[in-house]
Amino acid sequence: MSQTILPEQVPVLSLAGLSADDFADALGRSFREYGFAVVSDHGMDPDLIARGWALAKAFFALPDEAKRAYLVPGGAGQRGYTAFGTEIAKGASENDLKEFWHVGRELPAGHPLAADMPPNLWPSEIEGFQEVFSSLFAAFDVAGAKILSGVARHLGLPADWFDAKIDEGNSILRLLHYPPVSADAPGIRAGAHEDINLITLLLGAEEGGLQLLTKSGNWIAATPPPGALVINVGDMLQRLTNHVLPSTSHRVVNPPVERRHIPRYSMPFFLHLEPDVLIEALPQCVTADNPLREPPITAHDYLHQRLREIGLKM
Ligand SMILES: O=C(O)CCC(=O)C(=O)O
Ligand SMILES: [Fe+2]
Repeated sequence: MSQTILPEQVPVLSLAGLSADDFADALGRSFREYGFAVVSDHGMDPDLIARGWALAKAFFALPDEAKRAYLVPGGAGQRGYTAFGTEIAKGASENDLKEFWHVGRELPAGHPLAADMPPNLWPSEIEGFQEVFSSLFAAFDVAGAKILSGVARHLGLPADWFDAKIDEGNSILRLLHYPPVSADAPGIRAGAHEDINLITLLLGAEEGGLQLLTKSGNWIAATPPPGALVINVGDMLQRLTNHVLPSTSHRVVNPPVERRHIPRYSMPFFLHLEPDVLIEALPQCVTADNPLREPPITAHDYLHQRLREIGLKM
C-alpha cells in the first residue's frame, strides 16, 4: 500500500446552503466514495464550541494526579478520563499518543437504560465544564440527527427513520488531547482504525494530522475549513448498509519535526444507536452484486465485542 499523501480532498458540503434533497444526495455520494464528508454551516453555536475548547485545554493542563482521580476502574473508558497511552487501535503494536475525556448521555435516575449509560463524572476543578459539555452533547445530537436524516433520504428511507433509534442512543462526546511529540517518538498519534458507532462528527480536524484511506489505497489528509465538521461512517452504519456506505480507516499522524512541540486537540462525537436496536442489513442494500455480508447483531452486543478489541474493556 502506498504511503504517499495525495492532494485529493473530500468536498465541503454546506448543510444550510443546500436543499434537503441536494444535501442528502451530496452526502450520500461523499460517504459512498470516501466514508467521510466535510460539512460546513452545521448550525452548532461557534461561541459554545469556543468555550468547549477552552475548558478542554484547561482540563488537560491539570496535573496527572488530578486527572487520574477521574479514571473509572472497570468502566471500559466510557465515562471520565482515560490516561495517555491506554487505547490501542485494533491489531496495532503501539498504543496511541493521546489522552481523553468522555461525556455520555445523562439519563434520569432509574431509567431502564441506566446500566448501559452510567452517570457522567465532572471535574470539579474546571468551572462550567458540566454546563458547556452538556450543551455541546445536545448540539452534537441535533447536528447528528440532521446528518442521519440525509443518510435516510439517500437510502430511500423516511427522513425520520433514524430518530427513534438514536433518541436515547449510547452516544459519547470525546475530548481528545494529543500532547507534543518528541522528535524520536515511536508510533503515531492515533493508529489506523475504524470507528465502532453509527457516524462520528468531529470538530478540530483543521489542526492537521487526520488522514483517511481511499478505496484506491492512498492516504489523503482531511483538511476542513475552520469550524466545519468532519463526519465519517462507523462500523454500525457500514453493517446496516451492507457496506454500501463504507466505514473507512483513518489515523492521526505525528506532525513534521518542526511542529512536534504543538499539542493537538479534537472533539469527536460518536453517535450510537440505542443499545437494543438490531443492526440488520437494509434489504435495499443487499443485491446480487453485493450479497449479505454480516448477520444481524444488537448495537449493545456489537459495541462490547469491539471495546474488548481496542483495549478499553477486559
Ligand atoms: O483526532 C482526530 O482527528 C480523530 C480522532 C479519531 O479518529 C477517534 O478518536 O476515533
Ligand atoms: Fe476515529
